[in-house]
Amino acid sequence: MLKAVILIGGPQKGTRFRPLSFEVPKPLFPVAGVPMIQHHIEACAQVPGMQEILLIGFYQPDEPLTRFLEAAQQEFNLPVRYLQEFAPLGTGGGLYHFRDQILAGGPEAFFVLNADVCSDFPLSDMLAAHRHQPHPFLLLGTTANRTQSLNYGCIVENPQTHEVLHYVEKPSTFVSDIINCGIYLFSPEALKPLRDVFYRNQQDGQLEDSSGLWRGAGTIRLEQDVFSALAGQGQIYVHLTDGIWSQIKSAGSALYASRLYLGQYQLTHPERLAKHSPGGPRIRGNVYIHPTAKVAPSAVLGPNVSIGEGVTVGEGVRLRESIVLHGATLQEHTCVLHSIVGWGSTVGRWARVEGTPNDPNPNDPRAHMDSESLFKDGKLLPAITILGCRVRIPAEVLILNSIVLPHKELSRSFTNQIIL
Ligand SMILES: Nc1nc2c(ncn2[C@@H]2O[C@H](COP(=O)(O)OP(=O)(O)O[C@H]3O[C@H](CO)[C@@H](O)[C@H](O)[C@@H]3O)[C@@H](O)[C@H]2O)c(=O)[nH]1
Repeated sequence: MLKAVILIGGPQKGTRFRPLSFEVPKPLFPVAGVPMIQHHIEACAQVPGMQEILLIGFYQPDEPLTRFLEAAQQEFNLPVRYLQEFAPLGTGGGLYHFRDQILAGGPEAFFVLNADVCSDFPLSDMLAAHRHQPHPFLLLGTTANRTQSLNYGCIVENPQTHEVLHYVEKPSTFVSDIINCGIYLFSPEALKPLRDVFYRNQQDGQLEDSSGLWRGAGTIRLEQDVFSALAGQGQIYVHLTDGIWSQIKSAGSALYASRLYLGQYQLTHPERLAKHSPGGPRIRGNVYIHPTAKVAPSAVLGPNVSIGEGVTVGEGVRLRESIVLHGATLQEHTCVLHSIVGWGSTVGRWARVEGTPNDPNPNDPRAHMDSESLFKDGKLLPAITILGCRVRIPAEVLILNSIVLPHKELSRSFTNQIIL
């Protein structure tokens, strides 16, 4: 019997996701038409023997989260429960705190998944590797280029046995081009080293971490306190993948992840991809349209477009590389490129909403999304355009490389600005 834990963090996390995380917790943000963590749940539910999925985080359980849990339980016919940490306990503290719930029923092993990653989740392959040679910790690893590897946990392996010999979280100089994907398979023994860290923290009292922040004794950093500490002791192994994988830290990376998942749908969910039908809109490449959306037949959509519930797309609209969220309206002949249109927003006719993609370098197979900072030298970097919720864009204007905060009613064009 198997279980899975998804680490969903909490409201203080996901700051790079603003203004979109104001409206919905980041793990529920729709990527390729479904909430970000539904992709995780679907992957877990497909592993034979999966008994229960636990979400661990420090969000107050609100209505969207409760509704999502109920819908997921029904759809996958599996218990999907939320366990709330009393304070942010780090990536390992929640696992230790809720150990009795995780181990209830005696699972053979449990998956641990970071919520903010996009992947094809090769969970069955990881399970097969674990069953072949069980170890307390199995990490999924992929490759990155030398510069970008510094943004991730870096793994030095024994190439013959795949034992993790050395682990450094976000090093300041190059350590290895194998990075931690934030997808793990732990055996029940993995909780023992977490207990040791917990007791050590209790003895030391309040702790200061490398960034000078105080953290409570219940806080456990899986990466530094466990992986770095136990590397080279025959307990941690890495399973390498060359499948799709990306972090989802910002709105720009959500758009990129949406493209990856829409591409995956060709194999996994062809029914979710819109098809060209007589009298329907023109579809180019991979496009998701929610069944309740109204799309005019002369609109041209795609590639990489995702249209949410109740959206209205008018005649002559051109949409590509964009996400349009629940209840938004794109009036006739608008053009929306490389953008996210927030919940209930309206774009006036003949308006153009456009952003600049910052996709990984297509000539470097090991490149990932850059963990973008919004500014450089005090200037807003060109990036995708984001309209927060209930924004109104008038007719015949241009909104380029800008971020518009919720509830703004604009009266003219804007370029390279954050509109507060
Ligand atoms: N429950 C809970 N979850 C948390 C907490 N803090 C973070 N998380 C969740 O844990 C995951 C990792 O979050 P971060 O702490 O922001 O780490 P990171 O910068 O994303 O780096 C991690 O992921 C990379 C892969 O995406 C790894 O390369 C890296 O080594 C590390 O594991 C996210 O899903 C986040 O929601 C917490 O206190 N409690």
